[in-house]
Amino acid sequence: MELFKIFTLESAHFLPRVPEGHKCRRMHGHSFRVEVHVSAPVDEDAGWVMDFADLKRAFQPIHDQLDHRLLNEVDGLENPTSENLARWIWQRLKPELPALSAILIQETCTSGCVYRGD
Ligand SMILES: Nc1nc2c(c(=O)[nH]1)N=C([C@H](O)[C@H](O)COP(=O)(O)OP(=O)(O)OP(=O)(O)O)CN2
Ligand SMILES: [Zn+2]
Repeated sequence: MELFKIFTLESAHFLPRVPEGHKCRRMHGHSFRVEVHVSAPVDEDAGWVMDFADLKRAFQPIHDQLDHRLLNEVDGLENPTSENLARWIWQRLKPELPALSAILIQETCTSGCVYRGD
C-alpha cells in the first residue's frame, strides 16, 4: 500500500545556471507542493501503513529548513531546481523514513517532478 502526505513550502529561489535573460534567473517565489510517499504493507492490527502524524513529524525538520527561505542559501541547494529539491529532500528523509518511496515536487500548477530514488 502506498500512503502519501502533502506539504506546502512558501519559498523563494532563482536558477543560477539558466542562460542570461531566462526568467528563472530572477529571484521569484513559489508555493511548492511536496508529496511524500511511503510504501509498506498495511499493519492489520492498526489498519494502517503508518500514522499520518508520523509522516508529518518526519517532514517537520525539512519544512523548518526550507519554508520562508531563499532556497539558494540552503546548504546543498545552491541550484534549487525541482529535481535537485526532490533529491535533497529524499536524502534527508530516507534515513528517518525507510519506507519512503517517492517525493513529488510541484513548483507551479503545471510543472513538477517525481523522484523515486536512484
Ligand atoms: N526541469 C526544470 N525546468 C524548470 C525548472 C525546474 O526546476 N526544472 N524551474 C523553472 C522555474 O523555477 C519556473 O518558476 C517554473 O517554470 P515554468 O513551468 O516555466 O513556470 P510558468 O508558470 O511560467 O509556466 P507556464 O506554463 O509557461 O505558464 C523553469 N524550468
Ligand atoms: Zn521557480
